[in-house]
Amino acid sequence: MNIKFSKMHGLGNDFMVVDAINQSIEFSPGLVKALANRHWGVGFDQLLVVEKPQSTQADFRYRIFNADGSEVQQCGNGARCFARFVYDQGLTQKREIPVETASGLIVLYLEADGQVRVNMGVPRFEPNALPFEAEQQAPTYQIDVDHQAWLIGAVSMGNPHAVLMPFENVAQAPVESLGAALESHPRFPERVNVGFPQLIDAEYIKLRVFERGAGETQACGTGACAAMAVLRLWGKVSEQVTVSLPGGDLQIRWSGKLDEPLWMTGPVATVFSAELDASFWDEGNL
Ligand SMILES: N[C@H](CCC[C@H](N)C(=O)O)C(=O)O
Repeated sequence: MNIKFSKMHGLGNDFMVVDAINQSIEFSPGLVKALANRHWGVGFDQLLVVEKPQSTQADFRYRIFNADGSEVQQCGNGARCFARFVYDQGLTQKREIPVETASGLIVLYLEADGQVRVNMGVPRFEPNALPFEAEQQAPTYQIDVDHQAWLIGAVSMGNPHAVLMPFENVAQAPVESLGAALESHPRFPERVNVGFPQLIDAEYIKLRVFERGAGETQACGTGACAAMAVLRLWGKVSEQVTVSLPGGDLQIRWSGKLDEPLWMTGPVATVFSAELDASFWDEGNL
């Protein structure tokens, strides 16, 4: 089985992107993990798959698999790469592209300057929007890790995010240890992405993200959206925020109204396109 793909990234959050409309490929969790491996495979944070839509409102179905093989509901940096990919591959001539995801419809806009703007939908704070045992109303919760109490904001961007109270210096935050502990904390039965913000001012934050199923990444699009939304509800940021991640900056805009969508704008890059013979990875080798 051969797989044609493009290797892409959004601020260093990297992806293998596959047209599964013109190729028929079954991605088992084992195959995804093998392909994601940075020593024995292609290497990526997430696999993005382009499929035909199931509904009439969308032009494509957008599926996302983490490096650990888990399929998830949303990926913001991936959404920007998805738009670039379907346009560059000639799968669409449109520059406004509605796509369906496991968490609903989002609309991707290819901008004249090469950036991609995404209507990420409405951030959702109500406890039933999150796979999270919440003891009181959103959006601030205390979670204990190794007898230390941490305050988080919990929000769904289609995928679940826990955003910690801002750190004085995020470069010294315990991203690896606390990120891993919260990612698989029993309060999150479907695990969670963990954001570590630092407030510079009301229009500018720094952010590191320990991603569910991938660990700390160079950037996390939904993580940037989640951090801005929680900090906005906490009254710490304005309507338009630059989120500076290790891989670069994203522009996030949200009114703070719980019935209005949040917008993310940022760059995309295609590194190379290739074709691989995946027969090596038949189930026997996985
Ligand atoms: N790790 C995430 C999916 C990828 C999100 C991230 N790469 C982004 O840009 O939003 C999850 O398990 O929900």
